[in-house]
Amino acid sequence: MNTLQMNEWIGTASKPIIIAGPCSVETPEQLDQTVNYLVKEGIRIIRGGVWKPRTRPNSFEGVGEIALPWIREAKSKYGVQFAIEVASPYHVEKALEYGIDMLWIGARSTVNPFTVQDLADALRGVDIPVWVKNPVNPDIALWIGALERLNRAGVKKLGAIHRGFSNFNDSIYRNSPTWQIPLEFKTQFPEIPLLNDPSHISGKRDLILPVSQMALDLNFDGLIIESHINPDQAWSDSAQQLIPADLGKLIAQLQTRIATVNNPLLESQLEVIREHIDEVDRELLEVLGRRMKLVEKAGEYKKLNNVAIFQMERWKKVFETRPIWASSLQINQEFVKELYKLIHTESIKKQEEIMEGKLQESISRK
Ligand SMILES: O=C(O)C(=O)C[C@]1(C(=O)O)C=C[C@@H](O)C=C1
Repeated sequence: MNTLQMNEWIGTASKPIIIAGPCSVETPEQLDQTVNYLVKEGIRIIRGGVWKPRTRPNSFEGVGEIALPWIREAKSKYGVQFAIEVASPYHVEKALEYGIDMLWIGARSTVNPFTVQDLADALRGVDIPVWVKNPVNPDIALWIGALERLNRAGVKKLGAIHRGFSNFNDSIYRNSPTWQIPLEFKTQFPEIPLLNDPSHISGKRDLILPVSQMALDLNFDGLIIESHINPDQAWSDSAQQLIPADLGKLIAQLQTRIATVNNPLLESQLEVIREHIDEVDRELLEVLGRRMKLVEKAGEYKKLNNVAIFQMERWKKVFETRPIWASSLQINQEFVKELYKLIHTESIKKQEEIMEGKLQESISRK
């Protein structure tokens, strides 16, 4: 993608970039006070929802464009930049009319290529930074596709926001972070600034610090955090907003890490550890290969005796015992469960190939 470097449009290369502000702009007083206190905490880019895409129809859907003059007022009074969400060409038109500095495209818009294309068309020829939140579902291609549509329309000041992925309330998070997706994004597009949105991932105040720290440990470029002068009275997302003073405390607690090792001594120490990791990975794969050979043997036995591939009782036993074995080795049980789900899927695939005779054919051809 043909994009500009972060320092060329954010005005700073120092990380982490922090964008903070209320979930929704509610009243001129709420906005003024929130911005006033956020500025005291060193925040220079404010976020605030004007139009809110809500899941259920009876929720508060944002005050709408009447908030735009209040924002313009706060911008000139406090000298801050302001970011809002846009979900239609009309929102874009209004945001530009009122001198909004940055836009973001929400998760529920990113998911729809028609909406993203409408927004990209509305932004053609306009020089404004645009942040794209990940889609609600864990589909990295949709996320990339949205950025590409904007980039093709000429938007060069582009960034991405990781706000987590919808789940069926079976997680401690409001939206599951599924960190491998933003990491894959960063690997593919290292030049595009990537922010983390710990507020929407957490859904509650006490998780915001650990999620933010995790993002910084994974080398995210910054954070976008919800902050409200009186969260308990907030018109939306009350449980996940912090008062500006608490946001300041949270920022002070965050540990920033250096992206790469540039001290030769540390570099060589890390290199020794990495060589050991290489060795261990080789052993790990050899053991995995041995397991696969045994699974193939079991598959041949099943084929010969016309036995079903999926053996529920055995699988249950494997799935229950391995995490217990793992915990005595100080390995996380949830990780081992996920690992065994993958291993079992691969076993089934291998045995299916054997049943269909593919493996035999390819072996006899050799
Ligand atoms: O025990 C078997 O029947 C196997 O083929 C091995 C294995 C496994 O990978 O552990 C694979 C498939 C079955 O559903 C259960 C277990």
